[in-house]
Amino acid sequence: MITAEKVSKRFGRYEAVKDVSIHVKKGSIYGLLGSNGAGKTTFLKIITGIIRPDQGLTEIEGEPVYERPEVKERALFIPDQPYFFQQSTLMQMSSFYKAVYKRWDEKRFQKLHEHFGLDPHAKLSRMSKGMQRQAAFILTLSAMPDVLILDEPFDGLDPVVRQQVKNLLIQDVSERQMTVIVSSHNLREMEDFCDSVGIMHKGRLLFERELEELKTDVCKVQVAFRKLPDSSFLDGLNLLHYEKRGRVLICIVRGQEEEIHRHVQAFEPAIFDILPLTLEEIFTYEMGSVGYEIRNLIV
Ligand SMILES: Nc1ncnc2c1ncn2[C@@H]1O[C@H](COP(=O)(O)OP(=O)(O)OP(=O)(O)O)[C@@H](O)[C@H]1O
Repeated sequence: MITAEKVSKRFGRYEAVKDVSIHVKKGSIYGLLGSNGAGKTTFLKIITGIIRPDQGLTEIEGEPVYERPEVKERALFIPDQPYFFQQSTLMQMSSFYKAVYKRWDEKRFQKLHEHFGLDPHAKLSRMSKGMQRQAAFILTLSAMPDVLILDEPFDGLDPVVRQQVKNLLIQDVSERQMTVIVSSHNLREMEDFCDSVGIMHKGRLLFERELEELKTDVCKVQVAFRKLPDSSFLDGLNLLHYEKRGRVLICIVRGQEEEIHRHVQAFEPAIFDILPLTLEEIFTYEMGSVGYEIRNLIV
């Protein structure tokens, strides 16, 4: 279980994280989504105890993290640019990890670097971006963490390695109840990978929900009428977005399907359909509702 309660962090006068609370169940994968500069990286660094928040509390399995090496040992962070000691090889980094992380699994390390085909004696600095990221995963997963915090983890990995890394993570989540928080802009990927998501914008958490619940809570209503109804039709819906294409109204609506169905049927539509939304659509419409939307840019 990972919790953050009303966490805030300023850099000078700029408030990068404002009053953010999250709750992540043990043995689950939580996707932290959001706009550029939303504060995701800053928040992840607070969760892992790298940065001290100005206000609020964070806990991993009931224990505070900041300046607590015994908790940090069980909670590892892979930043968006993995860090290795200068001139080091994977083998040298593994000696460091072995010394620091008590649960280090040498057999796993051997298996993983052989599987990914990385030369353990080659300098990490001379490896490609994707290979360095693979090295970071090999080291981190061999340390057998209870909690894994990942910032844009799959960037630069080819599709095959990407799937292999995701499978390894899912295996650790299901077999040893590892808890994962992952930030990403790839919503298609997050949709299949996460159990729950939180969306951040301008330092604030807009909401957090289980993905299944989220998908049943917002839907797309496509409806056409012989004669357009009066304003009470739209007023009676909890609208996130609405557009008219010819005679068809497309409404993105928050609410329970049964209620929406009842409301629309009362206006005797000629055609009527309720469709589920993709995570990308949910993200776009939720962000639109706080004024962050796609506008045509002419330069
Ligand atoms: N060390 C720092 N000093 C000053 N400002 C910082 C620092 N770190 C982050 N910021 C600012 O805090 C804000 C949030 O940055 P952060 O990197 O947390 O966002 P993000 O959501 O991870 O963004 P992206 O999706 O673009 O990677 C940005 O405006 C950034 O400029």
